[in-house]
Amino acid sequence: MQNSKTIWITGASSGIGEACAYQFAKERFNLILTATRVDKLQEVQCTCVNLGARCVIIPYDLSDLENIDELTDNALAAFGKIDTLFLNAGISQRSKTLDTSFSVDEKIMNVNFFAPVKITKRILPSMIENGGGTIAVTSSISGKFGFPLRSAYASSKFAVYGFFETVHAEYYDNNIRVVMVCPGRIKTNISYNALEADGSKHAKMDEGQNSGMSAEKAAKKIVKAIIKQKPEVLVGGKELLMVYIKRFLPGLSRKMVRRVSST
Ligand SMILES: NC(=O)c1ccc[n+]([C@@H]2O[C@H](COP(=O)([O-])OP(=O)(O)OC[C@H]3O[C@@H](n4cnc5c(N)ncnc54)[C@H](O)[C@@H]3O)[C@@H](O)[C@H]2O)c1
Repeated sequence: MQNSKTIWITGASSGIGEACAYQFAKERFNLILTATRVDKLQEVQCTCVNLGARCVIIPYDLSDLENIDELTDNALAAFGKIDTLFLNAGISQRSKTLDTSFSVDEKIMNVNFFAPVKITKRILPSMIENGGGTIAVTSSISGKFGFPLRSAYASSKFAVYGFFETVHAEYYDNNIRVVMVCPGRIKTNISYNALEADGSKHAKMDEGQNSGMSAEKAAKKIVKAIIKQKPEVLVGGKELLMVYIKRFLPGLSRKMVRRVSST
C-alpha cells in the first residue's frame, strides 16, 4: 500500500542519496529527487517506480542560490506537501587552505550550507502549517573535527550542525524534528567529484574512500534513523572512533589528524 508521506531528497543521483531513495521507495514514500544530472536522476526514478513508489525528479544545480525559491516551490507542488526533507547533496574538497581559490570555498559553502539554509527557510513554514515534519541533513565526521585538505568542506559540515541544531531547538514545539546524518567513510563518488584548488575535479577514487562502508549498508541505517526521527546517526567503520577521541581527548585527536595522509 502507498505510504501517504512524501520525502524530498537532494543529491539523489548517486551514492548515499541514491541508496536512501531506494530504501524510502521500499517504504512506499512518495519521492521527489534532486541532483544535477538529469540522466542519472531518470535512472534512479525508474528504479524507484519499479520498487512501487511514486517518484518525481527535479534536476537542479544547488550552487545556483538565486532560483532556489522556485525550485522549492516546484518540490512543494509535486505532491502537495513535504513531510520529510533530506538535505544530502554535497561536494567535497582536496586542496590545502592557502592553495584553494576563494571561488572554490564559496562553491562548497553554497552547495553544502547556504542551499540547505535557503531550502529550509522556504519549506519550514509549510511543514509547521501541516502539523510538523522531519528535516534530515547530511553532515560528516568532518563536521566534528578539522581534516587536512578539507578547510571549506569541514567548515560547511560544521556549519550545518550549528544551523540545524538551532532549527531543532527553535521549532521542536512545532513538531519539527531534525536528524543529523554523520557519515564516516562511505564508498561513493565523493572523492571523484571533490574539488581541487582551482575548482577542477579530483577525479580519483581515494584509497580511504574505496575501503569505506557500502552506500547500501549506510542507507539502511540512515533511513531507519530518519523514520524514527533519531537526533543523530553515525555511519561508517572504525574511523567513527575519531569522533569520541575528539570529544574526550582533543589533544590526541589533533595529533592523529596531523598525521593523516592527505587523501
Ligand atoms: N562518502 C563519504 O564518505 C561521505 C562522508 C561524509 C559525508 N558525506 C556526505 O554525504 C553526502 C552525499 O555524498 P556521497 O558520498 O553520496 O557522494 P556522491 O558524490 O556520490 O553524491 C553526491 C550527490 O550530491 C549531488 N550534488 C553535488 N553537487 C551538487 C550541486 N551543485 N547541485 C545539486 N546536487 C549536487 C550529486 O549530484 C550527487 O547526487 C554529501 O553531503 C557528502 O558530503 C559523504
